Amino acid sequence: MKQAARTGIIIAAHGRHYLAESEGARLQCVTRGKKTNVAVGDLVDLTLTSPDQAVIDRIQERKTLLYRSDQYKSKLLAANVTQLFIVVATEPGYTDDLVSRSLVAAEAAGIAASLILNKVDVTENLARTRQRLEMYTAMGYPVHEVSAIGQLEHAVATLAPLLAGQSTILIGQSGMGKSSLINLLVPGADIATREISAALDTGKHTTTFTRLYHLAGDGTVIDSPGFQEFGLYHLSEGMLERAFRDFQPYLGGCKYYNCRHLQEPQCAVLEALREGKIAKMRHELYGQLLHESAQTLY
Ligand SMILES: Nc1nc2c(ncn2[C@@H]2O[C@H](COP(=O)(O)OP(=O)(O)OP(=O)(O)O)[C@@H](O)[C@H]2O)c(=O)[nH]1
Ligand SMILES: [Zn+2]
Repeated sequence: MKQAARTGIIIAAHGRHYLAESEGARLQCVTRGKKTNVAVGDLVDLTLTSPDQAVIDRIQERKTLLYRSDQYKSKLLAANVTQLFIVVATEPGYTDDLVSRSLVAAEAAGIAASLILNKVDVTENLARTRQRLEMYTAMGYPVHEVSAIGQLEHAVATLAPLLAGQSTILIGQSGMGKSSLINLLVPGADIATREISAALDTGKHTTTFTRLYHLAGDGTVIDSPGFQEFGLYHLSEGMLERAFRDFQPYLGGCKYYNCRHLQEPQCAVLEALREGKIAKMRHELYGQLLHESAQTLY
């Protein structure tokens, strides 16, 4: 039998099992060897092994790659996305640590980032949450307010234009309403998810894998499982300081060209911190990330 070569896009990943879309068909895919370096959103060269199965021969060059990492391993979140939406909510509470880590990852990967404040119909914490989010608005990150349950049309009218023509990944802590938003934006997403889940043989764990949906117009949306931690072990010191958007106006203003902005004299970043132009939480996170990257594995 002559094997057919073709290209596809990875629409779901679960462990070493991948699902690709190619020429209108869904194909269960495996990698050659033990490779697990394929991400949702990857464009891949495939060899068909049966009408609905294929082997991934090659990953095409990526425009972007968003990932987390610790000293042991990397976790690829998505390839070729143009923007990141971080979903937060009035309740349950979100942590600035995870939001900021996500923003740093996006900056380092050259991906635009915005925040989506969901559940604005829950008015109890609304004022306080808005106040907390001002930190990000001040850095230039857009914050869009929606309610996936209370104001469906408004939510779609707000988000659909932002998604058009883009490849967007939604991330957020569990319970922020990410799935509710996806279901609003992608009619039939829950059915598609069940089909993908069946194809990947993940049983009932429908929310434990990353998947890509096509939007009605031009554009794709990637939904990823909620997460508790976001390691950025892969970022070097130089990458880290540049990935803090609020540091950028001050970089180059320090006395020492190799300033690490931790305790050096005449450090422009520390000066901005003292003046309240950089939030204490952000500088602490920067120090923590430097510390984490310095952990070497023996
Ligand atoms: N009041 C209110 N509740 C919402 C809204 N959006 C989602 N919820 C509720 O919040 C809970 C969590 O929503 P999900 O969409 O499952 O959240 P998720 O972020 O996908 O959570 P995981 O699946 O755990 O990752 C559900 O009970 C939703 O009904 C909203 O705009 N307002
Ligand atoms: Zn400095």
